[in-house]
Amino acid sequence: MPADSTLTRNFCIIAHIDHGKSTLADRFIEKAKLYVSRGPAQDQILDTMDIERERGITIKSQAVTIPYTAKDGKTYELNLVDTPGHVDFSYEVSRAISSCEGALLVIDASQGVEAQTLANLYMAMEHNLTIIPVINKIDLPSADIDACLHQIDHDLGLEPEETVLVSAKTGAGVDELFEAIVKQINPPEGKDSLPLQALIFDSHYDAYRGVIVHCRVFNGILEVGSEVRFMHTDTPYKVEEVGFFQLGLVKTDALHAGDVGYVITGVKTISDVRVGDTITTVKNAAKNPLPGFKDVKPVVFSSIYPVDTNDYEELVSAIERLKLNDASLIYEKDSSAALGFGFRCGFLGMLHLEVVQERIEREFGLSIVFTSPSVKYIVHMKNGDVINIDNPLEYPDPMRVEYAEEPFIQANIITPSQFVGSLITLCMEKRGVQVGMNYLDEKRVELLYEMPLSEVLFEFYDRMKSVSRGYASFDYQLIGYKRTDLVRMDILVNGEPVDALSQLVFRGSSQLRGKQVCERLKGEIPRQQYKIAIQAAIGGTIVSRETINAFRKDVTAKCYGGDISRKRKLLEKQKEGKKRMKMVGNVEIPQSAFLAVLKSDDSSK
Ligand SMILES: Nc1nc2c(ncn2[C@@H]2O[C@H](COP(=O)(O)OP(=O)(O)OP(=O)(O)O)[C@@H](O)[C@H]2O)c(=O)[nH]1
Repeated sequence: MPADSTLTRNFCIIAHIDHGKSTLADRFIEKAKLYVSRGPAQDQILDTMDIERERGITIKSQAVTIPYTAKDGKTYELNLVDTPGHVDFSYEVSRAISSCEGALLVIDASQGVEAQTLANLYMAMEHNLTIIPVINKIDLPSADIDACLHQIDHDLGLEPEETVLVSAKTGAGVDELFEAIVKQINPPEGKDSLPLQALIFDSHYDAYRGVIVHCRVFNGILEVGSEVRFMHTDTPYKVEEVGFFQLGLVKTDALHAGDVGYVITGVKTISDVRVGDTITTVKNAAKNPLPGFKDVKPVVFSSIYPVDTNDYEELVSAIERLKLNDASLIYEKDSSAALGFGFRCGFLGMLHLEVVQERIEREFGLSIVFTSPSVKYIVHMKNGDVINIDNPLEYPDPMRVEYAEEPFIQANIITPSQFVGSLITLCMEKRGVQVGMNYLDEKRVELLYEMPLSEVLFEFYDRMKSVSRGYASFDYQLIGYKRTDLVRMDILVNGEPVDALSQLVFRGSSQLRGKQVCERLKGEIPRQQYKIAIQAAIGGTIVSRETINAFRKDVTAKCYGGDISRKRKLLEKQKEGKKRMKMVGNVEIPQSAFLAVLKSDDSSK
């Protein structure tokens, strides 16, 4: 690594989801000859986790150092930080951004500027980064470079002349982009002689090495053997190893001011490391931590239960293992009359919840049931107490409640103008209040809405995509709590309340929600030997009811007793199907029914 920090460039790539960040990062690494291409169809190098690959999204930020010999003959150290693109992970994006001096703002040539392009741009501007606009996917026949240049000028207020045109797929324009990075982005400032201030922007768990902390040194030197302290958690550690990321960890003696690299200390678990925290030395400590630290709080809560109660111990170990690599997942033990023992978990958003669900099912081979996700409500009691509730089962007796508040967001939707009408209808249906509407140009409109977070969690994104034929894009931020009118809706199956299906809902939507849930459940619960009644109840009042008639499917009837092995196979298959069922009282409820309830507000569409 160059001892001379004038040869260092720290930058990140920011973009709307799917505009090509990861592909571009791969191209960089490949160009830098660190990586020999394994062909265009290969998975991206920076996205390591299976699920990321499958869903094509980047979840964890990862850093990599690329040596690059520029046209001026000097070899620069380009520190690239790969950032996640989804709203659930926006705090990680903000920390990654603040460890850089520059950002490449990637825009898909066929899509143009979208909601997260703007949100990411604002974040980069807040941190005073040099922004290089990059138009990607210029190889596509549908690429409209002129329209993108117009948007860069008009919507983003950036210089169209400074824009670099690339195809991350073919590699076209990538050399020009390297040159632009070297020329336009400033080298890091910072001084080795000042007290140590290193920003933690990520961490991961390695089974052999323990917790590996990703950091950017702003001032001072982070040296092997020194005693350091994490300023917000206020814990001392001894530095065991430091180094750089080069598709692997490359050891060195010390990280200097301006460097991006990793540090290994005696940290046992990821939860002891807070993204955004500052590392300083115990002796000659920095007076102040670096700004911008935020404790990330989960906003969506749901309980997880094993479908087969005998799998509980396995679920315990799965959750503990997941937590090793995911500090934002929080959990505590929970139990349900219907579902047995499980965990109450907190997530950063619905995408985070889905990722956890998939990982448990895929990596640990467990069948699990999630209960209806809920936000955190603040309940003001008549006796003056104020309590936080994220579990519908803990909602107090309505007679004792003065009023409740729920979290609201500001949503920022960018859409071609022909879909404005249907999007406004959708937002109103979701209790949205319009706070702004801007024409970005002749064709595109930005809609700003304040909406309850709970309404956005379930299917809003899918509905938005379907009414705009995939063209609208969306970003949101939490703006605080507002007063609401809540009721608890219980679901009864053959007269027995299924606690895992209870939900807190807005009074005005409760009748409709009750009807939808009952209809959904009717569609999901198979007929059984007796009649099944499904009811939605608010307080003591039944607001909706559906009935499933009795019936038993004899899967072996067709086999005439002839081929015994075929008969056995069919029975085994039926047994497999049953494994994914949950007994509630005397009724078998399939796992899919629990999930279907989450999607309840879409059934009438
Ligand atoms: N034709 C073409 N396709 C590209 C180009 N760059 C990326 N893609 C494709 O666009 C899709 C999205 O690319 P990614 O690199 O995964 O996008 P990303 O922005 O990293 O997405 P997230 O990680 O989900 O935020 C993939 O199918 C890529 O193969 C390009 O220059 N040309």
